Amino acid sequence: MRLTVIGGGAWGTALASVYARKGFATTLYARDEATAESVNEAHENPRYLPGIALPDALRASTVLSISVESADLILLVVPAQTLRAVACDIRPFLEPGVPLVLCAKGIERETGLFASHVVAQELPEAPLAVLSGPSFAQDVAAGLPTAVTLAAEEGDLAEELSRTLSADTFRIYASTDMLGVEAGGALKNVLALAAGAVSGRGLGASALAALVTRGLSELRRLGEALGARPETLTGLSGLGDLVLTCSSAQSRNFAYGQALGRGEDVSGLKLAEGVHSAAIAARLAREKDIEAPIVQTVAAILEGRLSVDEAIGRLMARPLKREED
Ligand SMILES: NC(=O)C1=CN([C@@H]2O[C@H](COP(=O)(O)OP(=O)(O)OC[C@H]3O[C@@H](n4cnc5c(N)ncnc54)[C@H](O)[C@@H]3O)[C@@H](O)[C@H]2O)C=CC1
Ligand SMILES: O=C(CO)COP(=O)(O)O
Repeated sequence: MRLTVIGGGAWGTALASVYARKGFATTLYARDEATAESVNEAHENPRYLPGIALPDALRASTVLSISVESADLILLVVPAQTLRAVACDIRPFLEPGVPLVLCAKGIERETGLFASHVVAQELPEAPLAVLSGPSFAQDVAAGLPTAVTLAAEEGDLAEELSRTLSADTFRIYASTDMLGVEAGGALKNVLALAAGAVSGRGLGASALAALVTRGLSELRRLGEALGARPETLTGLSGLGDLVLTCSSAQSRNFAYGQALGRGEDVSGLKLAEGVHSAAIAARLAREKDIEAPIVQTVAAILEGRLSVDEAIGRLMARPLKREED
């Protein structure tokens, strides 16, 4: 198996190291020379995965054409807002029938589309799958046990890729609910910003538990309205990832929310996909007439329309209602 990972950041490097360890001929395509050189010579990626020793067998390249042409299977691991551009970049080099596994968690701002729809527009012939679930890059790269979901429209492809991409400490469950898997991954990032803000503002563990639980209600309502299956939203890529990212400052979204809650400067923080997805998630909820007060509140805070304290006041003052609504 010749596998190429496009994207030399934290998640791309972690996944590439799993497959180099599994014995696949793995190429990590990184845009910058410094990352590629460091992976090839020092077997580390100090900018994105500090302190993790990468397998000697992992090779990095800055040549997109060769990285794509030589692959039997490609993982696209770049931020959601750059996915369309990357899909266009690889188009001239992609061999027919080579599956693409999409690993970004977000919604394209301009279109409101999830990753699989964005890439299908640019590469309509390519077999597509999405991979998502509770999995911090540091944990996966360190070989800690992790379980995630891989979805493809065709059940056979989902099962075949899940078998191929599972490893000793990286267990993959197959699904055919692509949209459900993508919706969970994108929405949990927005909710993790809110959870981080609750933590950063010092509101206590009870408030955090309430936020996560009501956040799950929103994730289910909005996810189902978008076409996701309910069981997917309470699976690894929905509830599972919500629990992970709402409970640890290892999550960049949670850490970003904490900074907001503490009133700290957020410029210069690491990639927090929820920041880019919040406004479009809020718009999708309004368009579908779905009540999503936490998502709407996060969007308002990020746009500077609401302070964290005002947001808490408003959420607590909402009319009382039945829990199942
Ligand atoms: N870090 C994690 O623990 C996990 C991240 N993800 C998702 O994976 C996606 C990527 O996240 P990370 O790798 O953590 O982000 P990162 O910020 O660590 O790295 C992003 C990488 O993408 C590269 N990149 C950006 N634009 C590019 C382009 N046009 N062409 C080629 N490369 C480009 C950057 O150079 C960088 O190496 C996000 O959507 C994230 O939500 C999913 C699961 C776990
Ligand atoms: O998606 C993730 C874990 O499943 C990573 O979360 P962050 O992007 O918030 O770090």
